[in-house]
Amino acid sequence: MPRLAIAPEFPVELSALPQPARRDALVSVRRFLQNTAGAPHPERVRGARDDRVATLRLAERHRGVVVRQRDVHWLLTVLPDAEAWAYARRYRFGVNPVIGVVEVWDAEALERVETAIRRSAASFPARLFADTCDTDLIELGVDHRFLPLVRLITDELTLEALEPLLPPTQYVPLAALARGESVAAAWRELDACRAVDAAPGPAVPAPGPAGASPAGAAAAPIDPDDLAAALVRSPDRAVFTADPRELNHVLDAPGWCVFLHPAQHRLAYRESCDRPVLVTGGAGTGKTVLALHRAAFLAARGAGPVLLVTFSQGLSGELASRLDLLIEDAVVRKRVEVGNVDRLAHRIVSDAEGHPPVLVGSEELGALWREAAGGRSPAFLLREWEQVILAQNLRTLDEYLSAPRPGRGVVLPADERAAVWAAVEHVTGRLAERGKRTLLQLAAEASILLGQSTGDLLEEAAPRREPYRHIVVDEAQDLHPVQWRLLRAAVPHAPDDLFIVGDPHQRVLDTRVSLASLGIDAVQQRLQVSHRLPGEILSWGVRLRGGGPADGLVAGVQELYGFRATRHGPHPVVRAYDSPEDELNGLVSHVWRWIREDGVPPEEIAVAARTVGLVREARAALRDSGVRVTTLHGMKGREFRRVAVIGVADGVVPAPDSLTPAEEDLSARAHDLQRERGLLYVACTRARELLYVSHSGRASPFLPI
Ligand SMILES: Nc1ncnc2c1ncn2[C@@H]1O[C@H](COP(=O)(O)OP(=O)(O)OP(=O)(O)O)[C@@H](O)[C@H]1O
Repeated sequence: MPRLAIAPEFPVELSALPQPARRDALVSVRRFLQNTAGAPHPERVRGARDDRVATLRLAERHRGVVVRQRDVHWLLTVLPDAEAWAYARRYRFGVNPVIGVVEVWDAEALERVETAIRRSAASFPARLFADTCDTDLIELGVDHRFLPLVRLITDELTLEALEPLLPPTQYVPLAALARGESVAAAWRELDACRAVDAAPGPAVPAPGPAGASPAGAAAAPIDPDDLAAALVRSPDRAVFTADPRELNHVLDAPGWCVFLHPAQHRLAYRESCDRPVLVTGGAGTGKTVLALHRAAFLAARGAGPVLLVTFSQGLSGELASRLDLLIEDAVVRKRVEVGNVDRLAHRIVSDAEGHPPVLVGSEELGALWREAAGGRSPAFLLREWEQVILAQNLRTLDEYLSAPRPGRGVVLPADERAAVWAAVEHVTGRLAERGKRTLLQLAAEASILLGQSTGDLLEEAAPRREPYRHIVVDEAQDLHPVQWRLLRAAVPHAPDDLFIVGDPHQRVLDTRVSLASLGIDAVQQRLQVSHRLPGEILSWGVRLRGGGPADGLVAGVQELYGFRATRHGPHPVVRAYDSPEDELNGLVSHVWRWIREDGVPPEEIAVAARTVGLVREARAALRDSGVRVTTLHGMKGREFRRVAVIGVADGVVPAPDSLTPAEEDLSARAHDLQRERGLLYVACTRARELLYVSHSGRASPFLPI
């Protein structure tokens, strides 16, 4: 029986085939897998650069391309005959000698550019890698057949031009050296391309149905001729399928369910982590996909219930549907509850009190703060309550008098603090009389109900009434300290208790908190490559986000340095209009052009604006179009092919009434500005393909020039 591994391109090419070729090809692949009558035979390709390459006749005038070694067949693609033969001749395949993953070389194109590189080397004496000896290059895994060409490269631009022709594991260390980094730093970049840890360790099951395990693969010495072992170490390039059911899953499920990028795989399928894990990464670096896989892995292990939490009810609905796609086994799926923290708090309090708690509305709460303000700003009092008093769980005036007030710019002397405390007591007292609570109060009560107050956080608590064995958190940057306390209380201190993903640069709420300060001593990891954004949107977005690094989640600040894309696309379009009417007309004509002329499905288009008024107008103007029109907040965690962000004008973004007046608290105002900038950045980084930004009048000060 052949062992069949499928490359990520194969399902995509198969689904693009016209019928009946698609159906026939599927039947042929099944027959091949099961070695039954009528199964296609591998046919050698004359002129192939790699003699392990063959084609399989899968349908009338269509062939699959495979790389064979003994019983292993790696099915790369399916194409019309002539294209399949051309493909088979074009590439050669290898194994990285240092980290043991498969490498695909565009050998034909490399042969073609070699002449140009030689010619340029003859006229320019400089050599990009003159300072690096052969031994170092070989230790960085540079292929010995490629080495002579590397020696001829004169500058960074030539290396960049070679990137699409090289396996990433060859390009990445060379690019690091070219940037002036040390050999050790270049080696670390190569090491980051491993899908499993280098240290010998327990078996790490692979995602997808086959569960082909790279157990010990990383620890074993690398055999550069062992293609099968290399495929097992390359979960982004190949997934083994053992039977037709598994084959169907690989062919039908979306790519992210089956093929994980090395960094995602390493983190999602690590057997066990003694400490909580925090993974940060820029927009589109695959954090949500990672969170889904980790939740699925923990559920499959079956040590106890898993909670997968995210920011909002809407996002948790989407996560739940994606988890349904990822976990096929209904019993395993049932072990994961998907929700948000507010719902968890609501349920815990509801269960304890025997009836659902009553929440206070924002208008009623606003009126209470105005009543209590006594000449102070109600917004200031609310922020002091949420960001200082509730955040630190201060329960008495004495505790408040001696508490630090991080992030608050105005010094409050003792008599002022006493006055603030009196106002807080007034509001909380009135709420208690009316039997009403805010969501944060609910979360605070739920964590107390779970039997753990904040003071215990650093202590090793015996498992008691905590409802979950594992908690996986997505969009972690916007959780409030009170919500973190609830999550901490909902899972016992044990290996694999908390797995957290987030991006401090995408924070849209005022919840600047480091996990360490909450007693969550997390191991930090980073994802660097955006799988959503083309380079043009990414670099524009990074300039927009600008304004310095972001703090929160991790102690200190996080830079966007190292955040990169793997593909190119059009530059973001920024349009200035003379009037709001013109701007709306411009939006309407763009969106209809995308739908009618470019054939983009409306559900793959989103329009976003800062104010509810603008959203309403855009919705009316685009009614019957089927595109999503929402606020900047509503874009969080989502993704579309094309995104239009409108009303990005001075006086609208940042929204003036969401900024603390400078005379009230300068530091709070600076944070408000960063939050508003983050909000625009989030909306602009939802576009996979094209970003359109417009304004009428003067542009928002956040827009890069
Ligand atoms: N292993 C994978 N295979 C295929 N596609 C992937 C993979 N990982 C991520 N993607 C795709 O990349 C895009 C971004 O992934 P994801 O939404 O997980 O990123 P994110 O870091 O959570 O983004 P953000 O923080 O901006 O919300 C999505 O289209 C996702 O399907």
